[in-house]
Amino acid sequence: MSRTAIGLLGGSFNPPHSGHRALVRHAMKRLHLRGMRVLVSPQNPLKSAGDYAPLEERIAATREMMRGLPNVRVEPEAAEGPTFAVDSIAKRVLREPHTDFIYVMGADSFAGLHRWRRWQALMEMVPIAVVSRPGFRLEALQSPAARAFAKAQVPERLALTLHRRTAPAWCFLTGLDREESSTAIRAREDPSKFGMESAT
Ligand SMILES: Nc1ncnc2c1ncn2[C@@H]1O[C@H](COP(=O)(O)OP(=O)(O)OP(=O)(O)O)[C@@H](O)[C@H]1O
Ligand SMILES: O=C(O)c1ccc[n+]([C@@H]2O[C@H](COP(=O)([O-])O)[C@@H](O)[C@H]2O)c1
Repeated sequence: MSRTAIGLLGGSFNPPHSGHRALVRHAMKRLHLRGMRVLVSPQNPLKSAGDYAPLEERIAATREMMRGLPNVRVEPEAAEGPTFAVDSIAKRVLREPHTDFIYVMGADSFAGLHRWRRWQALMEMVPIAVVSRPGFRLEALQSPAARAFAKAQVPERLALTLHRRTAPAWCFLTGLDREESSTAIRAREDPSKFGMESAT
């Protein structure tokens, strides 16, 4: 079977972890993607700027984390932040009108999608693959975005048809069960920032 679309995965990658690598591999396999662009955001508009490592450092670390994965490209989502997905995805879709794209995100991101700028327009722009993450299945499947676009949900058994659907179309992909998170890594690296200092 021929390969389908190019996946777009946005993120802070602050820092990247093996859960991100597993997410890319899972989405590529389940959607039969011919490539993945990993878009490193200078700044998530909903997160505090204070906690961020420099963009170039995060890009280099994300490239290292994705090393050896064929057809995976890591690039800045934009030169500077904050990045709004509706803009950064539109830019890529307009630049390559003949490419099928699928926007990929973890279940936690989909659960909060209704807080993103013009999120309905984003859902109407490209098909979206939502990938399972421990603790976020119900939150994602009962989220405002899931409810608003209930009719656009594609059953998981038809995931391979997602790329040729007209948006809005989204599909929940099960089977990834990775606990890693950047927050947990930052907390281990610098517990003082997270109120976890020992009293002694
Ligand atoms: N363990 C994981 N399982 C599934 N999806 C994940 C996982 N970790 C990150 N993602 C997804 O990857 C994308 C980028 O995630 P991000 O860089 O914010 O990592 P994070 O671990 O969620 O970071 P933080 O803890 O700082 O919020 C998001 O769509 C997120 O949902
Ligand atoms: O468009 C928005 O309003 C918006 C709000 C929060 C996050 N995002 C996107 O989500 C990605 C960063 O999310 P995160 O969870 O990895 O920090 C990045 O690619 C942003 O474009 C986008």
